[in-house]
Amino acid sequence: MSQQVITPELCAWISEQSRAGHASESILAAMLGSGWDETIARQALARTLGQAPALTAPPGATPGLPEPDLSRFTPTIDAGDRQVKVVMALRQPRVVVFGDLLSEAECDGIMSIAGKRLARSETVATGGDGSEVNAARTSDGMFFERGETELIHTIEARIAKLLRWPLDHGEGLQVLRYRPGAEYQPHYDYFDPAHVSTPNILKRGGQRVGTLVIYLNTPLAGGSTIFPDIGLDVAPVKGNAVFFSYDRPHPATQTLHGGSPVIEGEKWVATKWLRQAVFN
Ligand SMILES: O=C(O)CCC(=O)C(=O)O
Ligand SMILES: [Fe+2]
Repeated sequence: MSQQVITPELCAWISEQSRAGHASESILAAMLGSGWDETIARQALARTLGQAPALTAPPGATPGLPEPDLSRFTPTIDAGDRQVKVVMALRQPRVVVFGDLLSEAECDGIMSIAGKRLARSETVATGGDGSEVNAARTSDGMFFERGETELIHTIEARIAKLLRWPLDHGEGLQVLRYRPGAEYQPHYDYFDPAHVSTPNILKRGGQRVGTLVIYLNTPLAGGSTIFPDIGLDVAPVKGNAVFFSYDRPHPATQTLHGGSPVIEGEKWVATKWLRQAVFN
């Protein structure tokens, strides 16, 4: 089959459809119906409309978003085996800072196992499938399998209860270690709908809809988690965590965030990403 290319004519047609009031999902459906490759079609849509088609639900998707129960704004939330403190909550975008999610011993336990397996962090490759080392992320990282050890399972079950999101919708915990000068430049955690590798990634559990970054230690200076769109800095404090959710893979969610450079000491975090459906 001949290579499909995004022509100015195609972009003009997409703009016209959009102006006529068709939602990007139905423009996408029309393109697929006339033989466009889905990856190319999504790229053309993202490029033309500057926005992603709304989140589509994969088979078995859980409706809604992960969300702690803040209905009574109690000072702590019962996360099953632990009372987790609520430090602050922002509604739009949804950002919640938790205190004491993990005990000091749990943080130390994760760091000691992860420390033996750290390697320079990779992100999704910009050129194609796979991952690559990225200058925007100068930390070292590793992934745990879900339920890999009893400690990991205990923490995952606690997170599932706290955020009211099925345990099997979570990716394996990722641990990152930042040394002085290391940072993670601002980014979105959802998979870019315009990226070639995204359709493949989404086959396993759909999009990411929430992130929980857990601080495993307290750096001496620097290393806050920053949200540039809303001017928020979250202090990394051992055992605390920051949670945020996003209902669309789109910058309008205002969930741009990053790890600011560590100035003194090290910074260790464990990140749990939550998907729409079962992640296996
Ligand atoms: O280190 C941080 O504060 C942020 C980490 C992060 O953005 C991620 O793991 O996706
Ligand atoms: Fe992130």
